[in-house]
Formats: sequence, structure tokens, C-alpha cells
Amino acid sequence: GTVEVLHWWTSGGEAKSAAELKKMIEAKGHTWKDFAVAGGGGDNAMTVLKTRVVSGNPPVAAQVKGPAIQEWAAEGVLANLDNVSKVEKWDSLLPPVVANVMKHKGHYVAVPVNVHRVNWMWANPEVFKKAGVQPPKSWDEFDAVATKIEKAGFIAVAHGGQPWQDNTVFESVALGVGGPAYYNKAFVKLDPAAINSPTTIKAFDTLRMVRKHMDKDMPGRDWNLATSMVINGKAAMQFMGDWAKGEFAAAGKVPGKDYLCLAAPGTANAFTFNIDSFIVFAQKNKDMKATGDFASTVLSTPFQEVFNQNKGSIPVRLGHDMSKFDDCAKKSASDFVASNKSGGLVPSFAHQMAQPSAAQGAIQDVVSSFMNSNMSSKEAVAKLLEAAKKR
Ligand SMILES: OC[C@H]1O[C@H](O)[C@H](O)[C@@H](O)[C@@H]1O
Repeated sequence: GTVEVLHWWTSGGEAKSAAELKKMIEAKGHTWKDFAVAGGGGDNAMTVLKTRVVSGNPPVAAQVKGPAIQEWAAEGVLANLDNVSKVEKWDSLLPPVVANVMKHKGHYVAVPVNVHRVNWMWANPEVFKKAGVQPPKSWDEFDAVATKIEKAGFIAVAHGGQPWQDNTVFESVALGVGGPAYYNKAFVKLDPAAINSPTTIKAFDTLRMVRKHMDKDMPGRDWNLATSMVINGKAAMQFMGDWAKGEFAAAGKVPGKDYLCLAAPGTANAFTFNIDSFIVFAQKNKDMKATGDFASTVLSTPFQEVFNQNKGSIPVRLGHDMSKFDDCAKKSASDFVASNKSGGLVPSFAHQMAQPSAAQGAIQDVVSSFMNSNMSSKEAVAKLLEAAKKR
């Protein structure tokens, strides 16, 4: 059958990874119909998906993550994957923290692809050496290090001024400033008392400081162009999830030598997870064989291996052999397990893993308008409280 897949994987490393899925689906005798919607972070793709579903023309599968899976399932437009998930015993293949996100009323309505870590800082060691400084481990030491890097003639923070990227930086700042317990209360449970606290004020003050160390040309820049500034030695560091590693890999760069994958300051004991997944739609033509083969391929060991090596994420299957993965992936895999035990494993709110879509969008807008104005941290907290009420 034909498997039409809506996704937003269009950058170098992302496109290479999606091509592996196409290859495997075609090897199973199906036709891959690519429906890529450009725009990192996926906001454009979600808008296009809504239009297609409303007009009664959903794709077979679409890249949708976190709480939004429940929102789509509640609309009654999804098919379930009982046939393949039972036969392949997905409950024993997946960590419960992942399986629960994929199920609606006990039925799998989505298949997970990977586990991305978001709280990374990508660094160019050559730039740090030339500036005579060490990568910062805390936000307190960050300002002085960034200033020295700029004095040495480099850009300190490579960034793309887009709301989802602004929110990605804020998320790592808030986690580094307040820790996982605070993060969970304020940005997962959306507890007003945790939001309306001196810690959130400090998080915005810190974001304001980091903003100072971004170059004037960053507004609107795509995330992968910011990554290439670190690759090319124009900038010292970028705060981004490990899809950025897909760009370093696509450029033939070696971790530990050409670039460093470090935890964002203050977040070494935490792990913000972002799980890509595909929801599957109930189809008029009911070709569930193609849909089943699609889902089974995505969770298969050969696909998990080749896709995640290109994508920069780690396999979602429990106990996957990491021996052929690079050191950053091995670190991510061991930190995932350790943080799951220590309470440091938290869902990424900037990447739609933690909040209802309405609140997520509103919170992202507050953070982005803070970055693009001289809004005070006090004002930002007041606006965040309002945004967190959206459902
Ligand atoms: O587009 C940038 C990134 O956006 C989202 O976070 C996706 O989960 C990830 O797969 C993608 O690479």
C-alpha cells in the first residue's frame, strides 16, 4: 500500500534520517509518500496537519508528540496499533515513561521513534582554546566566559531567533537555575506557586543575560544554520537538542575532537526528554497492513540503529546495543537510565512533551516576546501565570 507520512525533518541530518525510513518501507513493498513541512520544531507541520484532517484528507501517519497524541485520539480520528503492538510485545520493548505517552485508553495509537535529549550545549573546543577559557558548568560562571569569547573575536552563543528555539534555551536555563523538582512543578504541573516564585524571576534574569551573548543577526535564523556557526568555528556554543548532533555527523565531525556535547550549565544530573513519534490515522481505505508494517519497521532494531545514528537521538528500545554509537549517544543512553532513577528525567516542555498544546503555545509566546523586548522578568512571570492557565 501507500504510506504517506507528514513530518518536519528537512535539515541535513534530519532528511538523511527520514530517507532511511523511506528505504525500509519501500523494501517491505510499500510506496513511501513524503509529506515534509519545513520549519524546525514542527509548528508549521502541526498547522498543516490540522487543515488536512479537518478537510477529511489525513495522511497515514504524522509526526506528533507528547500530550498532543491524547488530544488527537480524543478527536476519534486515530487508528490503534493493537495488531502489531500485541504481536511484537511493545510493553516489554519500551520504557514505561515512553509507552504511556503512546497509549490512549490502554491502546497504542502512536509508535515512538527515538529519545532525544534537549538539555545539551554544543561547543567548539578550538574557539574555547583560542579564547583561553573552559566551557561553563554553571550559569553563574557563564557571563564571564562568554564575555572573554567575544573579546577574542567570536560569537559566544549561536542561536536562531524563533519562538521554539527561544523556548528551548529558556527550558535549559530554568532547569539549570531551579533543578528538576522545580521544573516539574512549574513547567509540567504548571503550579502557579512554583511559577510565581523568585526562582522563575532568576530564570528570566539569566535568560536576559544569555540573550546578551547572542549575535545581532540571530532573529529568524534556522537552528541548523546556528549549528553550522559552531561547526565552522564562528561561534563557541549552541543550546539545542541532539538533533544538532545529526548536523555535526552529516558534516563528518567527530565528538570530543571537533566538537563537545556537554550538559547545559547546571543540568548535568538532569535529562529533558523529547520523543519523536508517529500517530496513525483511521483510513478510509483501511489498508492497515501498510500501517502495521510502517509501525513495525519504526520499532525494529535495524531501523532504530541506522535512524538514530543519523538523527542524533538514541534508540527508544530497551537494551538496544549502543556499541556502534558515538560517545555522545552512549552518554545520553546512560544518563537516560541514571536520571530515570534519580528523578532527573523530565519531559521537554519546549518540545511538546509536557504541556497541553494551548498552554505550550502561549508559554512559548511569552518566552519569545521576553527575548525580543525589554520586558522585565517580573512582567514575564505575570504573563507566564496567565499563559499556563490556557487549556
Ligand atoms: O526540527 C528540529 C527538531 O524539532 C523537534 O524537536 C523534533 O522532535 C526533532 O525531531 C527535530 O529534529
